Formats: sequence, structure tokens, C-alpha cells
Amino acid sequence: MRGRDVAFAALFAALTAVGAQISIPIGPVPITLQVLVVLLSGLILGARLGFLSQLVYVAMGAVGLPVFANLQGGFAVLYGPTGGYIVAFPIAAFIAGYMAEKTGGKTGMIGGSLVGIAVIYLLGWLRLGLFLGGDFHKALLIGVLPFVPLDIGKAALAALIADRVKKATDLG
Ligand SMILES: O=C(O)CCCC[C@@H]1SC[C@@H]2NC(=O)N[C@@H]21
Repeated sequence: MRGRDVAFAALFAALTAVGAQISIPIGPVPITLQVLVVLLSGLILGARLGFLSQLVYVAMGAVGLPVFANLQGGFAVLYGPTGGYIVAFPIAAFIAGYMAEKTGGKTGMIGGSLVGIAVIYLLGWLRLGLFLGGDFHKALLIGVLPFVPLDIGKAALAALIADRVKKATDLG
């Protein structure tokens, strides 16, 4: 791994921390810009490096840095209501990057992003449901459905931004 790769992974980990603070509280699960940055990390850096950048992000939060939403940090957050989403971020970045690499073009980017988001929802929903004492119906109502329209918009925006960044740089 080159020094440039490490720098990019660190940059996207930091950007995810910023995205976490751009949030709207609507309940136990806030609307945040993390998903946008997670997708961008996979689409721009590729599956492997995108995964690594999100692993760094999760690790920074786990050791106590206030990088999660509402400036939260610490291992306890990963066991809290939003822990499932956070744990899914590296997987989602990998999937978005992998599918974009395999399929190519903006269609591949949007497809990969949507599958990545689905994985975030799946792990987020499971953890939230368990946190709510097994009420997976409520978890769906407060932890998945309200986010779908905006997150589809984030997927489209991520594909647009990644496409432009790749054309304007040598990252493509
Ligand atoms: O506590 C955290 O730092 C994680 C917050 C997770 C928010 C989830 S990610 C998927 C969905 N889309 C959003 O905008 N918010 C939720």
C-alpha cells in the first residue's frame, strides 16, 4: 500500500466524521450525511481502499473519538441503537466500489450504491430491532422507511460526484 492510499483512506475517514455531524435528529436514528461519504469512499477509492477508509472510521469511533453522529464515540455506541448502521459502513463501501468496478459507468455506481445502502439498512434494522427488545416492525418504521427517499438521493448524488471526480483526476 502506498502513502497516497493511506492518505486517501484517512481523508475519507475524516470526511465521514464530518458527515456524521451534518445531521437532523428525527428519533433514535438521525438523518446524516455519513451514507453519502461512505458511498463516495467506495466509488472514488475503490472497493478495497473504500473498505479500509470506513474501517479506520469505525475504529476511530470505537476507541472513543467523537466521530459518530452527535459527536458520540466509544465502543458503547456500536452496541447502541445505531451500531448496526456503523458496522455496515465498511461493507457498504466495499460493495459500492466493487459493483461500480465490475459494472462500470454511472449505472454501476448507482446500482452498487443502492445495494450498499440495503446492507446498511439490513444490519441497522437488525441491531435496532434487537435494541427495541425484538420489535422489528417498529425498527423498520423508525430505522429504515423514513430514510429511503433521501438515501436514494444520496446514492444518485454520490454517483454524480464520483463520476466527476474520477474524470477530473487520475483516480479513475
Ligand atoms: O450514530 C451514528 O453515527 C450512525 C447514524 C446512522 C444513521 C443511519 S445510516 C442510514 C440512514 N440514513 C440516514 O441518513 N440515517 C440513517
